[in-house]
Amino acid sequence: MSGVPVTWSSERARGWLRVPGPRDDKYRRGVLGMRTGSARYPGAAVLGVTAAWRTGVGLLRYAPPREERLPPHGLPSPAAAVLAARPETVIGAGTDGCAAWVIGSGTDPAERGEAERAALVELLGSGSPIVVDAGALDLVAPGAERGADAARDGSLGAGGALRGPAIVTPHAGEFARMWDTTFGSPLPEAWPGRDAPAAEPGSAREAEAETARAEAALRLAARIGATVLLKGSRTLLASPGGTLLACGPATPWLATAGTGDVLAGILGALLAAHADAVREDPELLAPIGATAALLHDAAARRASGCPEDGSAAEGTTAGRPVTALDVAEAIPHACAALAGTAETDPAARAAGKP
Ligand SMILES: NC(=O)C1=CN([C@@H]2O[C@H](COP(=O)(O)OP(=O)(O)OC[C@H]3O[C@@H](n4cnc5c(N)ncnc54)[C@H](OP(=O)(O)O)[C@@H]3O)[C@@H](O)[C@H]2O)[C@@H](O)CC1
Ligand SMILES: Nc1ncnc2c1ncn2[C@@H]1O[C@H](COP(=O)(O)OP(=O)(O)O)[C@@H](O)[C@H]1O
Repeated sequence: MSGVPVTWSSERARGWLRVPGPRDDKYRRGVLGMRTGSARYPGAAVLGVTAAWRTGVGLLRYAPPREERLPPHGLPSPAAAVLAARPETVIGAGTDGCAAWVIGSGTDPAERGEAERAALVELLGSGSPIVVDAGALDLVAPGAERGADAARDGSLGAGGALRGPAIVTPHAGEFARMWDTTFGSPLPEAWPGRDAPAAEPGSAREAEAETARAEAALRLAARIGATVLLKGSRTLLASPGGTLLACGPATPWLATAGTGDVLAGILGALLAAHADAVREDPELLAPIGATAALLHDAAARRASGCPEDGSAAEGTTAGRPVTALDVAEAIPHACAALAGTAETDPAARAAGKP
């Protein structure tokens, strides 16, 4: 497997943004289902749903988690929080009628009950294109030993409960957990550890670390049968068929809580718009994932007032702090600029307005 990725660009991304035409309706534009958030993390559901709407879905169904636990501190349930933030959302979906799904953001497998696990396994086995994030990642990397046993009796392959086209979205820590449960061996030696001193940009050590990330992502993708979107300053896309794409470095202002939930929403919306094509050819999940990462960074740059041409690389001081919700709110204008359907307004951007 080659560890040299194709760098994703605005020109390549543009074709994946679906601009509606006069014959479209809300169903044709793509119906997305989201089963995200929990009593502990209702905010993650709001962030993902907001991002998906802002990316341009036709209809969004939110399936509330099946939880025994009541939200602590008098907090609203995830469904109540979603509805308060985005009243256009249809609450209480079954698994029918959605072109694609997002699961796992804002959930913790340690707190997941049997009913919720069964609902997630049903979605993973439904054959629908699916984004698997955060607390659902264990269901597609269920453990090498368990996977092997279950593969023998035909109940579970190396990709766990997975039956349809899937893209998993781990950060480095989640990737390390998936690697461990899938292969039961340590990550490659050149893998960039959190405690190691940062490699100089452009140095041989940085190149070696990037190659290690890419090769590991390709190996995991091939093993679990799902495209891997490995998050970080540079986000990598690795498909089971060997496609390898890279985005970034993204603006470092993106390194803030909840931006991963926003990315999952963007990705879900793009997936719903291209669900039929992805069912035909799951390798398309790599360019769709790369487009989501590029749009995510473009929205963050717009929200933080830093240049959108990629010149605010790691280590520079361009831009200003953003929150995950700021990033979600900036998506429509980043989308229009990327699709070429709107003139960018540098003066407004410099003032931090979308
Ligand atoms: N508003 C909300 O509702 C929000 C809800 N959220 C939800 O919270 C849930 C938990 O997600 P999470 O990512 O915070 O925790 P978790 O999965 O335990 O991993 C953390 C451990 O992994 C490691 N680690 C290594 N590299 C790393 C890296 N690059 N980035 C991060 N971690 C890295 C590191 O371990 P260390 O290396 O320090 O030993 C670290 O301690 C999830 O469902 C998410 O959706 C959030 O989105 C926030 C907003
Ligand atoms: N140093 C960085 N520079 C640019 N982007 C980053 C950096 N670190 C993380 N990111 C991006 O921020 C997002 C964080 O996602 P994640 O770790 O899942 O956060 P959360 O779980 O809080 O939503 C990802 O899209 C990741 O690519």
